[in-house]
Amino acid sequence: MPAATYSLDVLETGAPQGAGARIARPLPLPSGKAGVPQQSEETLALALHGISLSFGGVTALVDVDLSIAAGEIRAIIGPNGAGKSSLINVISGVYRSDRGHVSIGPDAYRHVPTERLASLGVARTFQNLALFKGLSVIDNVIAGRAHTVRSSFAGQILGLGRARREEADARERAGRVLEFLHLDHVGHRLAGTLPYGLQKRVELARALVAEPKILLLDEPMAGMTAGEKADMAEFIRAVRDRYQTTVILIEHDIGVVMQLSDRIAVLDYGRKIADGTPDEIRADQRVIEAYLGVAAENEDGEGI
Ligand SMILES: Nc1ncnc2c1ncn2[C@@H]1O[C@H](COP(=O)(O)OP(=O)(O)OP(=O)(O)O)[C@@H](O)[C@H]1O
Repeated sequence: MPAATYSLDVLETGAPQGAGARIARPLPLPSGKAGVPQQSEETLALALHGISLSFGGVTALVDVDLSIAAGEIRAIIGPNGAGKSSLINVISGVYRSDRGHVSIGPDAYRHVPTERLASLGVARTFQNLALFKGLSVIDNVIAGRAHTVRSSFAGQILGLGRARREEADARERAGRVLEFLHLDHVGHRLAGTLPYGLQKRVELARALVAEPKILLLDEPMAGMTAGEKADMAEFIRAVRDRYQTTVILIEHDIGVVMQLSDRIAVLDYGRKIADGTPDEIRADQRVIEAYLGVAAENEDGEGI
């Protein structure tokens, strides 16, 4: 059977694996340097330029370029070990690439300053749940406002004026986000007592309360039931529609990705092999080969 008759809609890759953590020092470039292309840069929320990354002898990313328009839902897909998590970790400054740079809005970075990520308008969720399980849902979400706190530590302990106002403001915003994501009825539950699907949604709430321009979602539907995935997809779309947030997500469930994304970039062995609309990706021979590991055949049955 020719490889082109396979459908990507039905494919799912295996379980994710952790990416480890190699924290590097920040090295921001001044805006407009490093040969950043100037054309149409204003309309881009984020761009990667020639990103390469390796770990010792292991190549994770090779010369990856990526342009993501403001307000778009962009999925990054690829087989296990293709480099998806590495890419998100370069975007969020957890990893420093060996080559290339990242543009966030008009500013270019050799290494994205991860400690300033929230103030750059970027929020992320993680492959594995990273909630404070012993805290209430609302307190977990309030933690997503930490970067906005200006009051002193002593002020917070003593509940002084500014600290009190900041706390009330964060609580109100968290309450609005919980309502938006249909989580208000569990706001006072301990996060660790919620079903897994709801905990993933609380993570989304915590990212969203930071009011990011760019939301990085690392496998937001991992481990969910089909119903929970459908709900999460609806919420992600609603976030984009309501807040005009640019969403970049890694997801293994290709069916969900095809439904949800405006565009999809495909990685294989660290290289970007395709980048297009769901229909373009569905019909792309290289993508089909990457997922199925089969050699394409021409009409004569010869390898191409
Ligand atoms: N911290 C690390 N140390 C060493 N090698 C790493 C590290 N992180 C990633 N790699 C390697 O880089 C390559 C890309 O891994 P990465 O986790 O980015 O792929 P992925 O597409 O996210 O995979 P998966 O779908 O399985 O999560 C793999 O060969 C992986 O083993």
